[in-house]
Amino acid sequence: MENKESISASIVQKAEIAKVVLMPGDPLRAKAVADKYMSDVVLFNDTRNMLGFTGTYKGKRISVMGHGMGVPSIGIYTQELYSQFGVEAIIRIGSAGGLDMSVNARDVVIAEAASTNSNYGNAYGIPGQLAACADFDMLEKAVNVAREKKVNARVGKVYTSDFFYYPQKGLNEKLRDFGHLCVEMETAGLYWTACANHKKALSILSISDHLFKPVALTAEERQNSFTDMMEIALDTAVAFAD
Ligand SMILES: O=P(O)(O)O[C@H]1O[C@H](CO)[C@@H](O)[C@H]1O
Ligand SMILES: O=c1cc[nH]c(=O)[nH]1
Repeated sequence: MENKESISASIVQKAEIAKVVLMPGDPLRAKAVADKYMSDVVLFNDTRNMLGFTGTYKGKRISVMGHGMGVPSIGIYTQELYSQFGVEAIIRIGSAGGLDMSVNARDVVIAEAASTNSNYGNAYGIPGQLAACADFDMLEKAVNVAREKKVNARVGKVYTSDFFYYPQKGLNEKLRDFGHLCVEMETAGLYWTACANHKKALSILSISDHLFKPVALTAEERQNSFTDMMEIALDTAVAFAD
């Protein structure tokens, strides 16, 4: 793969990046995780305000960094982390809109696979579709952590959309009918990039709204109240950290 680091590096490393990185879309949520859960925190990136921090959690060095919105954005950051900064495992900690009627706001969804309308994975040249799947070891660990914490996390497939505002009617009904638990905008890109780099990835999502139910969380609640998701992700990360 072409290395464009010298002309367009999106991550300028100012401190150590850990082997395991947690990634929310919003860089301020990355700061909130570092502030709330980590000690000995150092800022390793602020290029484009895409804040990245490394700190200590339960005795292990773990990083947390924003990835922006959409597959192209998470594709840039995760490709650089895996291929240029020695990162072995990435856990997306994101928000998602509920589709399945059994899913409610603030529920946790662990994404075992992602369907998508993104064309990004076709660039890898696999005839047909490259499957966008979670790393099984990380998935199993996260499920066990959720059970230990008595969090009723749902495990299933999600839909990664290139659109937040999809311009045609009927897509959400069809996605729900085909068993997708929720919709978000990056998981397929993360899983493809991990696959292409022979690395690990998992996406853990917190339901911020529902496409078929009248619920919505404020931006402040989104940033501060996804405690279950963050703690499942952190305790999963510990198992894969040095
Ligand atoms: O909360 P984050 O992690 O950004 O995730 C969701 O929120 C954004 C849309 O509002 C998209 O990035 C979507 O995937
Ligand atoms: O991508 C997203 C995130 C939250 N809610 C949605 O409907 N879509």
